[in-house]
Amino acid sequence: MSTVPSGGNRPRSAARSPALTPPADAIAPVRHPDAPAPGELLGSHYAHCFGCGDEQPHGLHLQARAGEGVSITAEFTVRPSHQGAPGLAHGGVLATALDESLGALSWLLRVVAVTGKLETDFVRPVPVDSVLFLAAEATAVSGRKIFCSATGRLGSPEGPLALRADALFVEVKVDHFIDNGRPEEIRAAMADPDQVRRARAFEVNP
Ligand SMILES: CCCCCCCCCC(=O)SCCNC(=O)CCNC(=O)[C@H](O)C(C)(C)COP(=O)(O)OP(=O)(O)OC[C@H]1O[C@@H](n2cnc3c(N)ncnc32)[C@H](O)[C@@H]1OP(=O)(O)O
Repeated sequence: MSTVPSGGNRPRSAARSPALTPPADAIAPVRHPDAPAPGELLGSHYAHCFGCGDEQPHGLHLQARAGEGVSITAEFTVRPSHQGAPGLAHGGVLATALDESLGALSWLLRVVAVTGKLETDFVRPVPVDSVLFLAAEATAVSGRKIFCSATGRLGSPEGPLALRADALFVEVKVDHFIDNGRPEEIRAAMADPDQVRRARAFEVNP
């Protein structure tokens, strides 16, 4: 059963881009045997990540928990520093929260993947100080492509639907970051044995 609650007045599949619809030969996502147990906090994949990093003073500090199957939940409190219009969250910040939640599915699949496409519906305004309850789920896998969806609800996991997203993540090798990142941050990350171990462990996905 899907753990990402549906919402809104129209079927999501009717509106999303064709690239976000899995091909007919896509397979169901498989939860890795070593995935964290349902309810377990997933931690941050990188301490300086804007979405989840503990050491990122400007970040969202999103904390995700493993759900059943290949799903996660996360909570995000909207702060005054996240405003776009007076008293309301900025859409780009909300898209970041969705992106990070979807990215956290990597912990359950144990693959390294980056966002290729992210499509977001902003269904209702999100006031400052509200707590967004995010839920994300991988829905299909086709080769390196991971299809996934997320929702954000206001105030509780059953609260009014505020956000909805469909995304395509693409599996990459750790070299993606080494080849494309800035040398300073790459050097610092490579000097952290935990970071290297985590990334390499994800790369080998039996
Ligand atoms: C350690 C864990 C780290 C987790 C980080 C999580 C942080 C939160 C998530 C993020 O924000 S990640 C940062 C934002 N994303 C990026 O910076 C990615 C930038 N884009 C790229 O690096 C490349 O475009 C990408 C790796 C996504 C794909 O390039 P590749 O050369 O590896 O693959 P290719 O272009 O052949 O695409 C593979 C498949 O995906 C499809 N694809 C890729 N991008 C697409 C797109 N945008 N729309 C539709 N389809 C897309 C592509 O058509 C193809 O489909 P087929 O296999 O069916 O031919």
